[in-house]
Amino acid sequence: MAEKINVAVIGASGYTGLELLKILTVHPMFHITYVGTSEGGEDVVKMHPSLLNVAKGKAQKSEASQIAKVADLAFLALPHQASMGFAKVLLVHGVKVVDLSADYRLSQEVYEAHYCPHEDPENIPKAAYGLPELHREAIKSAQLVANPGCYPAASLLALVPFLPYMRADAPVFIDAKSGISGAGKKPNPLTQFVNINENMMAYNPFSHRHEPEIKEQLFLRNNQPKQVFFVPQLIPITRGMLVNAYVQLKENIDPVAVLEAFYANEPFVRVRKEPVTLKATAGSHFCDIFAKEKESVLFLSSSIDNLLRGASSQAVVNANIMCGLDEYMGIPTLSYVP
Ligand SMILES: NC(=O)C1=CN([C@@H]2O[C@H](COP(=O)(O)OP(=O)(O)OC[C@H]3O[C@@H](n4cnc5c(N)ncnc54)[C@H](OP(=O)(O)O)[C@@H]3O)[C@@H](O)[C@H]2O)C=CC1
Ligand SMILES: CC(=O)N[C@@H](CCC(=O)OP(=O)(O)O)C(=O)O
Repeated sequence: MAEKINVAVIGASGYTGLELLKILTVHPMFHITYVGTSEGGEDVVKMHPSLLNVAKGKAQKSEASQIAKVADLAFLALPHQASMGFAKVLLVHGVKVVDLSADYRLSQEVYEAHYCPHEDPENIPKAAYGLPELHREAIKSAQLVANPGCYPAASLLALVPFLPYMRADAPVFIDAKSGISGAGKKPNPLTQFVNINENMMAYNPFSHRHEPEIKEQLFLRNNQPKQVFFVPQLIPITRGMLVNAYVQLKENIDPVAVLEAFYANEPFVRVRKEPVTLKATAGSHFCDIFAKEKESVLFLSSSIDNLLRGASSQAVVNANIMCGLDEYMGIPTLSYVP
């Protein structure tokens, strides 16, 4: 049997960190050798009581040089800006990196316009954008993969197949809804129970940092600028993401046939004949897409689990590809239904 590949999970105390621990603990070929948090010293089970009798050991204070001694690949489940400090050092030591933050997803110019000054611009052009259905070949040979944002993952998988049919002068409107785990474990006024229970609201309309990520990826696909108007909303569920997009087409098309042809060899994109639901994908790596056309207007509806296809299972798929393993080894397929 082939030797296992040693991996590190940095930011293991967070929501996507927990999902990584869950997937990697039962993964046939990855072996967790380093669990990193900000301060270190926490018992993994104390940090995540759901892992009792499943995982053990203590977290360590995350230090790139120490990680490089024990891991061939590191998952960075860290806030943006924190990730780049780790990635920069790990790459010098020859460690493969899958970064779940936004630090390497965008060009330096767009990143700095929407986030903060970049401390590792040299590595930005070396990063592959981690959506294998669109960038598989680049991921295979990359040492650094920028995992997509959750909203962009769901949006791009629905929109990209239709780029050749879109009216060049018409904008794309994206209306997206996310479960509260999308905001990470740190409480904020928007995500407090009394605010979000039996409630929902838009936030950062037309100014969310995922709008430029979607725009840039659409542009890279066909070299044509596309106007994108993106409105995210918070809904009172723990996990799940529903993205509805409205697109003007050049002509009448059969959108289901377009999707079926585009994703014919992609087992983790399911083309649905009925509008998609959150529950059918929550707990799994699937992205479900529904499409309907009327009078050259296209309605797209896409559903993913924000913590899995939107973050951690996507990160493990990328790691599988980077390590030459079967792309879908150890990836969750069963949703939490009912
Ligand atoms: N939640 C989601 O649905 C998605 C998240 N992402 C991205 O994934 C990343 C992680 O998100 P998420 O898990 O939700 O966030 P959380 O806030 O839940 O977790 C982030 C973790 O990072 C740790 N951390 C922060 N700074 C450092 C540091 N300098 N060294 C080591 N650990 C550190 C914190 O640990 P400690 O407690 O030790 O301080 C915290 O537990 C973010 O970049 C996020 O944008 C991407 C797609 C979807
Ligand atoms: C519900 C919620 O708050 N969602 C987050 C996006 C999810 C995420 O973590 O995206 P990045 O990987 O780009 O940081 C937000 O709107 O900022």
